[in-house]
Amino acid sequence: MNKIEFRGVGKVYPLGADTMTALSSVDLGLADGEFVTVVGPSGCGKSTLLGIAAGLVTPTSGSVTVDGGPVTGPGPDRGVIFQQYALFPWLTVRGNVEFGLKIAGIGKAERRARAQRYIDLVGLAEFADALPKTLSGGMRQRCAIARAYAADPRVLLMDEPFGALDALTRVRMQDQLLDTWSRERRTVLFITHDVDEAVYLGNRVVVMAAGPGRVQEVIDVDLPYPRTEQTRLSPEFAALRNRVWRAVYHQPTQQPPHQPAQQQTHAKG
Ligand SMILES: Nc1ncnc2c1ncn2[C@@H]1O[C@H](COP(=O)(O)OP(=O)(O)OP(=O)(O)O)[C@@H](O)[C@H]1O
Repeated sequence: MNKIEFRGVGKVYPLGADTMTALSSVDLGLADGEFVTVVGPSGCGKSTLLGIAAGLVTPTSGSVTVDGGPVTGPGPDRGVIFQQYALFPWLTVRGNVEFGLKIAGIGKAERRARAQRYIDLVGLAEFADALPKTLSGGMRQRCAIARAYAADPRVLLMDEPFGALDALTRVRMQDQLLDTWSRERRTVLFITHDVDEAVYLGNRVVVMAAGPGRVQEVIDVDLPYPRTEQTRLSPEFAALRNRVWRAVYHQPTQQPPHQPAQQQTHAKG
């Protein structure tokens, strides 16, 4: 049985007097421990898909199950990480990481130990008593990730988590995420705009198309883990990146931003 299963999932939003089909009949299964990335043009329904798995958005058709049980709302089995860090500004790093555990009724000693483990894991030990406003964007996002991990969900749903970071921090965060994933093997659904990021992280890349939002193609990424800088520089990586790029931008309703118009003229001639 798949860990997460989308079956015929559709979402229609009301739009004034009209409607907008954000997702149409998505079928997708994630096996336990998989790292699946999702790319696609803006507005193809990526966030809607993740929101449905998180239980934050109700589908208008079809269903999503986790471990065979229908998703009817948010739950502790699924950790959600968004691009905005959403930390409590008045709590320290430790306070933020412990917060959910406290709400869940976990005793102080265990709470402290669990929080410390994940603060260490994301490399924030020296900053455990710091307030978010004193941290860089990358550190705040690592704090948000530690908080999600500490709650110990078997599923991580990540929506552009590194989208606001500078390039170098982003690469570091990707490596750290893969390192943790390879040790703990949670099931990850990871949304990104970045084709390189999608290929580097995922064992499969789901390419979505817009109008209406749907799964266009699912591409296996048969690059071995652990992935390193060598992976990024390898011809196999380049080939996969090109394949995903073509799948994203050669969609019928999309054109790559740089595609010269005369290419079509040449084709005709
Ligand atoms: N609450 C809403 N009400 C109406 N329309 C919505 C709502 N949320 C999303 N949409 C529309 O549904 C479509 C899919 O949105 P969604 O945010 O899921 O796409 P996306 O692929 O994540 O986009 P992006 O990459 O730009 O974040 C878009 O056209 C969007 O305008």
